[in-house]
Amino acid sequence: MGDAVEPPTTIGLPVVLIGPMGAGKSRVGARLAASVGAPFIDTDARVEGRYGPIDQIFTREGEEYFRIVERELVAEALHAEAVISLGGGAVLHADTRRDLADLPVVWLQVSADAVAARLAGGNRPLLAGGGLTRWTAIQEERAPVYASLADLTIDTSRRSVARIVEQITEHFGGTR
Ligand SMILES: Nc1ncnc2c1ncn2[C@@H]1O[C@H](COP(=O)(O)OP(=O)(O)OP(=O)(O)O)[C@@H](O)[C@H]1O
Ligand SMILES: O=C(O)C1=C[C@@H](O)[C@@H](O)[C@H](O)C1
Ligand SMILES: [Mg+2]
Repeated sequence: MGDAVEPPTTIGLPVVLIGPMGAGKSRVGARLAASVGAPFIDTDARVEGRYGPIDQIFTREGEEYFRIVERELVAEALHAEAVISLGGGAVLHADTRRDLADLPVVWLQVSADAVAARLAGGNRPLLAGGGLTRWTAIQEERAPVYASLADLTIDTSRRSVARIVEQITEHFGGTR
């Protein structure tokens, strides 16, 4: 017998990743996309590509304006056959919640303890001056919304990115 060869895995697309800041949406999304050979869209990156750095949008135009431009990019992204990582607050928009009701959605969770190290050095305007206390308040406020949209929930606190990717692929995918 030769070495066992893993069959390539595939998943139905799109798959959408949601969850709070630092949960791993960007990192897991990129790895998942590479693993199944799908395009990867990070809506924060799309916003920055079109409108510039997110922290500057918050400073200059405010959060309300950011949510409007974010929605525009999210609406575009959700039409793609891709792995799509949404900004942490994208689910605050009612139209986005409506769109997500019909799509496969993964909620990446993370505990406050685990996220502390992950948030270090980041550029997250909503946490400016508030840090982990603010993160916890935002996460608690949004948890019911994330829960209402999720088809699969994964606590990333003590899981490797590779294992999270495997779990998503097992849940939504198959072999070809
Ligand atoms: N499962 C994991 N285990 C350990 N570290 C992780 C894990 N997932 C992500 N990280 C790290 O945590 C940090 C935040 O991850 P990432 O940027 O993917 O989060 P995010 O959900 O996209 O956050 P945001 O909403 O702010 O964009 C990064 O440094 C990333 O490498
Ligand atoms: O949780 C949020 O509201 C945010 C998360 C990030 O992904 C960015 O979209 C932005 O910093 C706002
Ligand atoms: Mg991200």
